[in-house]
Amino acid sequence: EKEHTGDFHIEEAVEWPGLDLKLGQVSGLALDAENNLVIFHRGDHVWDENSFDSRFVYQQRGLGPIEQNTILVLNPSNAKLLHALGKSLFYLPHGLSIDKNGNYWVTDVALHQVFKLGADDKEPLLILGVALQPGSDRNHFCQPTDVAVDPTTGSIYVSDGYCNSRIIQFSPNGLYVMQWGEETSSGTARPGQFHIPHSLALIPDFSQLCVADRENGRIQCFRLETGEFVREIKHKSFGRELFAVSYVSGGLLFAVNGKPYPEQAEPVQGFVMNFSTGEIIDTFIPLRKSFEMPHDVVASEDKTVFVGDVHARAVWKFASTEKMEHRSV
Ligand SMILES: O=C(N[C@@H](O)C(=O)O)c1ccccc1
Repeated sequence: EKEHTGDFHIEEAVEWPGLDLKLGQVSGLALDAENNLVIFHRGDHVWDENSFDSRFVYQQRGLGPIEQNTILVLNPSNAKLLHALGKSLFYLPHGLSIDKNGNYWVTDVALHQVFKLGADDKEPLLILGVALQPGSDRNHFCQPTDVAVDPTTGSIYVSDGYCNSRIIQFSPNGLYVMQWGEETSSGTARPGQFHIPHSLALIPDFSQLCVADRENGRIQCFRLETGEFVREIKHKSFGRELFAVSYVSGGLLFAVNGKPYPEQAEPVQGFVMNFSTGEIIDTFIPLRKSFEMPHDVVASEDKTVFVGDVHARAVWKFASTEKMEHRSV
């Protein structure tokens, strides 16, 4: 009788054929209501040092929008393409989330906008921000990174962004409600200060919004209703940068960090944490190929995890070995 000590390990599902998909830079991942994997990628566009001027204005408008479908819906077991949408709309895709009604919510850092798309690939249902115009008032974003919708209230939360340091809440129909956050002052980063709020995880069970505070290498969590700081989750093993955070109901928090400077010790890896205690219960890296710039992570209730990498242009699948062990009786 093999004892199951209940220790939790995830490892790459090496039978997942999604590692050789011809993708552009993979910026966002989400799971839809059927647990299909949804990928937001940049097709033939890339974000590099020539993409923006010093005032964060996108420089490659002449390229036109990405002609490929930027939103791909895949079977989570065999990576077969089920649907594709989002062509001729975006310039530099970034964040992706799916609301409880199956709408896709995305951000575009070149357009400085947030889009709500119905699953039918018709006209966008809602657009926030002013195309190609960076800014920091109620109607402008600056390279917005992610969006999350509260399944209970329909409130919309936007992490804004590379060139702002705030979280903005909008009403379900897109009216500005409130914002919180400020730039990290020199020296130690205080609660509520950000240096690239890069990814959002909405935690309905605890009525909290957690933010990957990328360049501060930490996760900060806030009250959904008030934006009040609740706590920080930070570990030495995160290293310098924490890129993405994702929550799966049942209490597990997933994250991916950034590549360290050569001389630094902390490797680029995925983390599984107990949301309540903040403690790390497992870490993971691929068996095939290696993480280069893991940019988003998403997990389903059966502890299947997907990681998308914006430089490797790859999506890995991980599964909990608990499930993979064969029970001997
Ligand atoms: O962080 C960067 N990019 C990634 O996050 C991404 O979303 O591609 C970046 C920074 C400087 C220049 C060019 C790209």
